[in-house]
Amino acid sequence: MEISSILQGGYQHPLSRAWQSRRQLTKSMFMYPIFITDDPNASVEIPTLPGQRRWGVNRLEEFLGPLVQKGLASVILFGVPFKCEKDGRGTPADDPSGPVIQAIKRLKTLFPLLYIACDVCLCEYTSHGHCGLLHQDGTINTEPSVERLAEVALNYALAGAHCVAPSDMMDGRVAAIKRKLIDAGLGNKCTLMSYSAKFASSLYGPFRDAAGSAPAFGDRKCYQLPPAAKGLAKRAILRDATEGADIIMVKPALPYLDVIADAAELAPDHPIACYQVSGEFAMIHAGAKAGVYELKTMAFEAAESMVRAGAGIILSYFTPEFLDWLSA
Ligand SMILES: NCC(=O)CCC(=O)O
Ligand SMILES: [Zn+2]
Ligand SMILES: [Zn+2]
Repeated sequence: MEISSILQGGYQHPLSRAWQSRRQLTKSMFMYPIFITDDPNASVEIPTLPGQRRWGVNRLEEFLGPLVQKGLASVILFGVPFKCEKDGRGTPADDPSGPVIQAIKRLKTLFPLLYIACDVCLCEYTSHGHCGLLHQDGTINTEPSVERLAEVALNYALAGAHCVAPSDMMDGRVAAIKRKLIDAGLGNKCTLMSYSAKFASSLYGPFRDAAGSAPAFGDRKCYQLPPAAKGLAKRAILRDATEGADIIMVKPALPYLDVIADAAELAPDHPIACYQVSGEFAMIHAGAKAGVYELKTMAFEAAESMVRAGAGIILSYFTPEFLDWLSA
């Protein structure tokens, strides 16, 4: 047979290998999820999430200062309250003296250039641990849930968050949040990143440990997507884009690369984000520990696959490592 091309000519040299990627990983693609607790002096290890801690606001400078020095561009905040009184509507979520609002304000002063996103959900703050308000029978009561989520998002934006990211998966919350931001004059000051395709995954376990957000009864299968639901995911992506989402997110990432690719195709003019969730992170660590692969090589392979699928933003607990790896 006549040889018409030698593909291997394109990957003999490291540089010719680098040129094969359509987009290269950069530091600014990484958004670091951080856990803020209500003891202002806390720095407490999270056993299920290697290297991650719950931090108090007074410790944010020592925690993030060195990372900002290395090029950390953005963080997403999760509040982990222990001292507060949780109730049916998640009142502590936007308590002005609570950890998230305090952290936004502190970070804005400490690191004026750092992009601050806030996860918007109620599960860390409700007595029942669900992401919305419930009917008597324990099912989600959508309308007041959406209203409450929009109120929380607005209060984060008023405190100075650059981005609010609803992860609750209630129908209609993107439109409601966008409306609230616009009515308050913050439409051009705060980005709305929607967890558009958030699947009911087995990979959130370590996060629920870290954030104390496991539901007291039942599960979240009625408002998160079934893992095999490609059609629902596409509809949710289109719906959120239409409702005014500025960034579309897919979560988890690695088992849902096809959905990332769908999002890039359905919303070609939106930045696409993906969340490499706690279980993915823990799995990569566990595999490396068991000698299945080398940690750094696998972390690169996973992140590059996400970018290849179409993501431009990766929420990852590996962010601090990538700031080093991408400097070398
Ligand atoms: N809204 C955040 C989650 O539900 C979980 C993320 C993770 O497992 O890292
Ligand atoms: Zn939630
Ligand atoms: Zn969540």
